[in-house]
Amino acid sequence: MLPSLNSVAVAAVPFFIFFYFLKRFLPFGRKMGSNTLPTVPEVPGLPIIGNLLQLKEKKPHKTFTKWAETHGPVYSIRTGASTVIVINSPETAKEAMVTRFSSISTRKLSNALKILTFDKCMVATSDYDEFHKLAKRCLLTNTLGSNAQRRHRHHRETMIENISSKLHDTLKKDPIRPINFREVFESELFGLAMKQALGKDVESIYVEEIGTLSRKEMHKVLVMDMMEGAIDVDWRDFFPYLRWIPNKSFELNIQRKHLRRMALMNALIKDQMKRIDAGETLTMDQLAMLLWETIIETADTTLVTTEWAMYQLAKDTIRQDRLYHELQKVCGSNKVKEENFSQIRYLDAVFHETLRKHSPAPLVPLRYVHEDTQIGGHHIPAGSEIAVNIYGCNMDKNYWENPEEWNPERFLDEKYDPLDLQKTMAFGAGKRACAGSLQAMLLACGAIGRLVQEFEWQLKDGEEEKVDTVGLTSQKLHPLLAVLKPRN
Ligand code: HEM
Repeated sequence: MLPSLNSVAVAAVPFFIFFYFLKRFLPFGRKMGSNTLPTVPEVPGLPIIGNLLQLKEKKPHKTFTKWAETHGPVYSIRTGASTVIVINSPETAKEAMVTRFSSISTRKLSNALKILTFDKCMVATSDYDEFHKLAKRCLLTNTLGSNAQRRHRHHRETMIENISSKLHDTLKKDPIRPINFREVFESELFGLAMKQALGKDVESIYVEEIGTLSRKEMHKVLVMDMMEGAIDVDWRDFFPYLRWIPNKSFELNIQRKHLRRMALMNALIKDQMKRIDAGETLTMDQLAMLLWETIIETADTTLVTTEWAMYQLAKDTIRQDRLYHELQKVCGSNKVKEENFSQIRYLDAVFHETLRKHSPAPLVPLRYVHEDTQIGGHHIPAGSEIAVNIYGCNMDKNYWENPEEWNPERFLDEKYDPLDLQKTMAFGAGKRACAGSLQAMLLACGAIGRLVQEFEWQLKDGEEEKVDTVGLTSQKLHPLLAVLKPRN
C-alpha cells in the first residue's frame, strides 16, 4: 500500500528542518563560492539612516580614509537603504576594478547624475554594454586615442603659447601684481576643449532657448553648472522606497541645468555640423552628450592637476629649481616639446606625485555589484554598491612612505617605468581606466614644463595655507595666486 501524501509530508518535515539549519549555520552546508568567506566589517551607524550623519561633507573621501585606519581597507557603510562597500587600498581597488570586473561593471548613479548624464549616455558613466563600447571607440578615434592626440598636437602647442604670452603681457603691465593662474589657464583649456570637440573655439553663440551667450557664459553652462549639479544631493537617493514623494526644487534645478546644456550643445553642433562626423549609429542627443563629455572632462581635471602642480612648485622653490635645471639639461635654450618628456624624468615625477597627493577624482563614481563576488578575502553580495576611494589608495600608509608629503623624488625609483601612466590609482584601473590619461599627461606636462622654463614662481604671501578643495573633483577652493618673474 502506498503511503498517503499527508503522511509523506509529515515524515519529511524533520528532514527539511535539519537541512535548513545545515545550510544556514554550517559552512559546509553552503553553496561553494564567495559566500563561504567572511562578510566585510561594518562601520557602526544608526537605525534607518545608517552612517549618513557621519558623512556631512559632499565629498567623503577623507572620512572614508580615516575609517580605513580602524576597519581595514574594505568595509561597508549604510547610506539609508543602500549598503556601500568602500575600498581603500591599491591592492583591493585593483582587485575590484580588474580581477572582479565582470561582477562589478555596472554603474549606480545618483538622481542628479541620472539627469545630467542623460541616463548614462556618457562613456564614463555608462554600463559596460554595447553603447559603451561604441561610444568609447568614437571618443578614442576622434579625440583621445594616441593617433587622435597626434592630430590635435597643434591645439596643445597653441594653448601653451597663448598662456605664455598672456602671462608675459600681464607681467609687462604690472610686474609685481600676483597672477591668478586659474583665470588664464581655465580659459585657454576651455578653448582647446572646444577645438578638439567642435573644430573651433567659439567666441559667442545665439541659442534659441537661452539667448546670446559669451564664451564665459558657455563655460558656465557646459562646465561649472554641471560640476555643481553633479554633487547635488537628493535625499531620495538614500531612501528609494520614498521616491514617490516629490522633490520639486531639486528636480527643477537639475533639469534646468540639463536643458540649458543640451540647448547650447545642439546650437554648437548645428553651427559646426558640416565638419563633425556623426557616424550613422548615434542619435543627435547621443552625439551632443559625447561631444560635451570631452569638453567637460578636458576642462576640469587637467586644470585641477596643473594648478596643484604649480602650487607645489611655487611653494617648494628647491624642487622648482631642480625641475628647471633638468629642463635646461635636456632642452638647452629651446622650448620644451612633447618628444622631450621621456628624457625629463623629474617632470614626469612632478606630474605623478601631484596626481597622487591631489587625486583629481578622489572617488570613482559608484559601481554596482550584479552577482555575488569577493574582494580582499571578503564575500561581497550582489546588490551592494562599490565606492573606490582613490584618495585613500593614494594616501595608504602601507603602500606609500610619508604619503602626506609632496615628494616627486619617490617616482624616480627604478621600479617605475617613465611611460607608465598608472603609477598611482589616480586614473583608475582595468577596462574602465581613464580614456583621457594620455591627453591629461600631454597637456599638464607641457604646461608645467613651459611655465617653469619661462618663469620663477613664488606663492603670494598667505597662499601656503590655502589647501582646501571644492566640488566633485579636488579643485583648489582658492585659485592659485603667485608672483612670477620671467627668467632670462
Ligand atoms: C588628470 C586628469 C584625469 C584624471 C585624474 C582622471 C581620472 C579618471 C578616473 C579615475 C576614471 C575611472 C573611473 C572608473 O573606474 O569608473 C576615469 C575615466 C574616464 N576618463 Fe578620466 N581623468 C582625467 C582626465 C581625463 C580627460 C582629459 C578625459 C577626456 C577628455 C577623460 C576621459 C575619461 C573617460 C572617457 C573615462 C571613462 C572610461 C571608461 O569608462 O571606459 N579623463 N578618469
